[in-house]
Amino acid sequence: MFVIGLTGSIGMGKSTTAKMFEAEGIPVNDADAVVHELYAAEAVAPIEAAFPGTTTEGKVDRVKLAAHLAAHPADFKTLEAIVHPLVRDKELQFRRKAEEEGLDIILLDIPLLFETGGEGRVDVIVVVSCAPDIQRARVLARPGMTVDKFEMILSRQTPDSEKRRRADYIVDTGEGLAQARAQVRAIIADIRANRLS
Ligand SMILES: CC(C)(COP(=O)(O)OP(=O)(O)OC[C@H]1O[C@@H](n2cnc3c(N)ncnc32)[C@H](O)[C@@H]1O)[C@@H](O)C(=O)NCCC(=O)NCCS
Ligand SMILES: Nc1ncnc2c1ncn2[C@@H]1O[C@H](COP(=O)(O)OP(=O)(O)OP(=O)(O)O)[C@@H](O)[C@H]1O
Repeated sequence: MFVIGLTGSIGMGKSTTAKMFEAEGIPVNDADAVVHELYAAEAVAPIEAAFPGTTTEGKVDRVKLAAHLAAHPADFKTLEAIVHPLVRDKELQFRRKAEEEGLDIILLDIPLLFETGGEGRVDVIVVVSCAPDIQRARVLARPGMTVDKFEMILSRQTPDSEKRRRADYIVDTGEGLAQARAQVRAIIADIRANRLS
């Protein structure tokens, strides 16, 4: 089974690009979506224990958690130590199921692929990218986003320039959806022609 790793910094268009791969018939495991599920399930109890008051009605309140992290950035490490092993378990389950089903290609959407040494878990790396001014405008347009929160998250991510350098393929999302879709199709065609044994 051939494993594509998809990554990209905040607001680069990772989720949108992952959906394009999915539309081409490639099953996707989205780590950010897994975190959302975990925040209404297994992650609730350990997060409440570590950061009291950040969960309500059996769910992690992401606004409260983000506010706590803005005030105590060092706590990111504690949070990541709780969340990342759970995310990894779900990824393993996804891979196992895909193997059992005999799938030939899957895609893992891993926002922190480089930051967590994920290169060894994938066969090729696709980096989703665009110009920094487009990225910033997209992120700051989101409800609840602030310049501080954007910069806090950005500072925890490998810079885009380094991601691009380490990529096997790059999808540029600065030229619109149709252009990005064409790039996705070209990547899949190249993988099928040159990398699948
Ligand atoms: C900080 C939190 C509360 C902010 O929640 P919010 O709903 O506002 O943002 P969301 O989760 O959609 O993330 C926005 C962007 O930040 C990135 N990001 C999230 N956490 C981190 C992190 N620890 N380090 C670097 N980037 C991160 C995401 O990949 C995404 O690109 C939330 O992201 C969180 O709980 N993060 C810890 C879990 C984690 O590390 N997730 C990342 C990949 S598994
Ligand atoms: N190819 C594209 N052309 C135009 N706009 C795009 C393209 N790809 C993504 N966008 C837009 O950019 C914004 C961010 O996209 P998306 O949510 O996919 O990013 P992301 O990298 O997954 O974000 P995050 O990592 O912060 O969750 C969205 O408003 C989306 O519509």
